[in-house]
Amino acid sequence: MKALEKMGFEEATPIQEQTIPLGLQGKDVIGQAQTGTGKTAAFGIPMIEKIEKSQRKIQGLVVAPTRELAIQVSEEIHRLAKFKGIRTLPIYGGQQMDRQIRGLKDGPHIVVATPGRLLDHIRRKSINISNVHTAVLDEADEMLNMGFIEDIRDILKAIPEERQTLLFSATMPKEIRNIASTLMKNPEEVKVKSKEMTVSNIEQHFVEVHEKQKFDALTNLLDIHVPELAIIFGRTKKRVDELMDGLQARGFRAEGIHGDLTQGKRMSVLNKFKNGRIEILVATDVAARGLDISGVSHVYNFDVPQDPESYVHRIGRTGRAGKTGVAISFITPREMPHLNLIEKVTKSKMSRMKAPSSDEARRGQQQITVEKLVRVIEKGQLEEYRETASELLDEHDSVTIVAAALKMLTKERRQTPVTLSSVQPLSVKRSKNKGGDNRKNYRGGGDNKRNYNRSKGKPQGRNRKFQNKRGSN
Ligand SMILES: Nc1ncnc2c1ncn2[C@@H]1O[C@H](COP(=O)(O)OP(=O)(O)OP(=O)(O)O)[C@@H](O)[C@H]1O
Ligand SMILES: [Mg+2]
Repeated sequence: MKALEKMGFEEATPIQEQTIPLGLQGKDVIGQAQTGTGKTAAFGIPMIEKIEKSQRKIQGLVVAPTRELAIQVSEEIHRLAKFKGIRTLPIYGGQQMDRQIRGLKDGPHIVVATPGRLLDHIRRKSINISNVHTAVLDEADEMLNMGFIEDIRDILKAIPEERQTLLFSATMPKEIRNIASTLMKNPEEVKVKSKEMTVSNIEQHFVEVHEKQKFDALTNLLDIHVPELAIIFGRTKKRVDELMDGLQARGFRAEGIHGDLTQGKRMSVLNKFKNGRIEILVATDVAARGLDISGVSHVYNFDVPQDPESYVHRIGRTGRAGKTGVAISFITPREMPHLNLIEKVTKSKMSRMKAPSSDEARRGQQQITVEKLVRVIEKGQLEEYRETASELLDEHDSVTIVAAALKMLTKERRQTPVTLSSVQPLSVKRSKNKGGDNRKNYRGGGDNKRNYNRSKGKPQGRNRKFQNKRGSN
């Protein structure tokens, strides 16, 4: 309770309310609830409650699909368990093996791991998970999908059968749910009731735009929206690199993250984004699941996601814990059927948005400056500027002066020409095998420290759940 108070949680979210009691009773649970609704604590709290602190053995194991997510979940559990003296260790690829082995020798109670590296440790016998009584698959549908399923089976074989197994995700396609039940004992299925698969506090739009016009449309939108933090999803690593270069050429503070980067690079990019030193993160689907970064006000699907589940997770990087967010998906005319499929599966509607012209972007941008100026006017306290102002008016007409002030206050728009390599539109057929950042790369390189507002020691407002830093963005 002390930890929860410190974290600024005032009441349980619905998934927490419904699954924590089951978790405490030792039941197997499949928990499905929308993105950003606190699934981590929903499995973390019962797991922590069941740990025998005096036993220096790994008793709880969480498996997550990406390194960044493993680190984040480990940190959240650490915060939840802070006053209990329970030790948590993240284990993931790209980090030195001997460092992890030392960490394991320290006797953690809970390990949060990515599957590949965990299997390495199991095979080398540098980890002992034979005392695990609680196993969690976070992003369970992803973990039980083609790329990971065999690894998961091998991992679960190393854990006693009388374990409790908890599966959580915002999405759970039927075929995956069927696989899931073969790994569990009479699982209770908890699905937080909601009409849509996505959260209602995310405004969802689509822009129909030809491939060649996408980049200009993107920078025009960015100039109008001025996101606090934005994530832009591209289909492939190459695409992400090109987008990053293009955005930088147009004066945006943007960097990219994907599976081909070194662990150190992935870590530093994500940290910069969390600290606000860059305003735009360009990413493959490696950043689509689970990441909880406060301040992400906008998500742009520069390329349409491969499947409806990916859409749900991508846009779920905004609009978390009761905040609002905006998601915009670019769809080329030939990809329109794909949009229909996403809408059908997620049961949500995207409203059509026109790609702004450069002129509209310019005016939109100026409008933002005008709003800033008006706020200063309303605030008053301009006495000490009045004399200089009237002197200025003796020499220039008022419109010229205001125009100059607006120019000074408005970010310069760079129109540097940018051409991206051409790509094929996404075919409409629903393919099981995701292209782009393939699953193997999910394990490739990366490390990160989460940087929460909360960790800076300020629970935001009365109830964090309904706090919205940006107002209505
Ligand atoms: N009861 C609560 N009250 C307020 N904030 C909460 C509560 N529970 C969790 N949170 C916060 O909400 C945010 C989202 O939680 P979390 O990352 O667990 O969501 P999730 O359901 O796992 O989302 P995703 O499907 O994207 O993985 C986190 O910052 C978390 O600390
Ligand atoms: Mg999660």
